[in-house]
Amino acid sequence: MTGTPGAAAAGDGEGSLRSPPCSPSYDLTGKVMLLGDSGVGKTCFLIQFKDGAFLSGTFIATVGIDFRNKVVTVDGVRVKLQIWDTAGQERFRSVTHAYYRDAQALLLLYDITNKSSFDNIRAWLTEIHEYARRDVVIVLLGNKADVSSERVIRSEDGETLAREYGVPFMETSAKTGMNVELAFLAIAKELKHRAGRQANEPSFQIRDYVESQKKRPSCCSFV
Ligand SMILES: Nc1nc2c(ncn2[C@@H]2O[C@H](COP(=O)(O)OP(=O)(O)OP(=O)(O)O)[C@@H](O)[C@H]2O)c(=O)[nH]1
Repeated sequence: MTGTPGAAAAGDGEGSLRSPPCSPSYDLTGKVMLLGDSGVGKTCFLIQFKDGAFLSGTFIATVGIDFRNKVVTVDGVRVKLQIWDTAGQERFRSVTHAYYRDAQALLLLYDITNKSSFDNIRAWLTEIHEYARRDVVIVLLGNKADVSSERVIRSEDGETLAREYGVPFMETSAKTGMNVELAFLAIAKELKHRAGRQANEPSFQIRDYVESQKKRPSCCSFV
């Protein structure tokens, strides 16, 4: 990962943290991939972040891979996130493997109402360790936290798994927007921090940041 906030650099290197020469609309760029089983809500999560909308109704599975850009400002630095929405279905796995290497950050989702999507997180992490960069930022997300009546995975189980792998964790809802922006802001802050710390700037710990900022679902403690 290279580049300094605000520094002009030749070209808009894919996934690099650099500014293009003639387009000062952002200071850094970073690639973020959404991963997780089919149906956990990756596409809805991205649409909620990008457009502030929730697509309810018929579920249309992603085919292959799709992407959207969004610029977020963290501590005065504009970070352009290029967000790749991958297909969760097994048959598209070989397509998505090809993109892992370029990603600086991964949002790994399970569905709190679907046990197998949670059980499969370990397999996803194995795959990530095989195909992604060693220093990739990973955030674990338990999505659909709005559906408390169908919850089968306790918040504590997500916390425990995240702690085991040393990654930040939060529950989210692509429907209500709970913690959606925070997930991307945490990544943008981490990428900005990695690109170069300013003098007198305190160090940044993504796990501490997420813990201090995340909202918790109002009723999630049982199961
Ligand atoms: N209640 C609720 N439903 C959600 C939420 N997120 C997604 N859904 C629903 O879950 C279904 C699947 O959502 P998608 O975003 O298409 O799932 P995906 O992970 O992108 O699936 P693939 O493209 O097959 O990998 C849709 O019917 C959504 O409306 C959420 O946070 N809360």
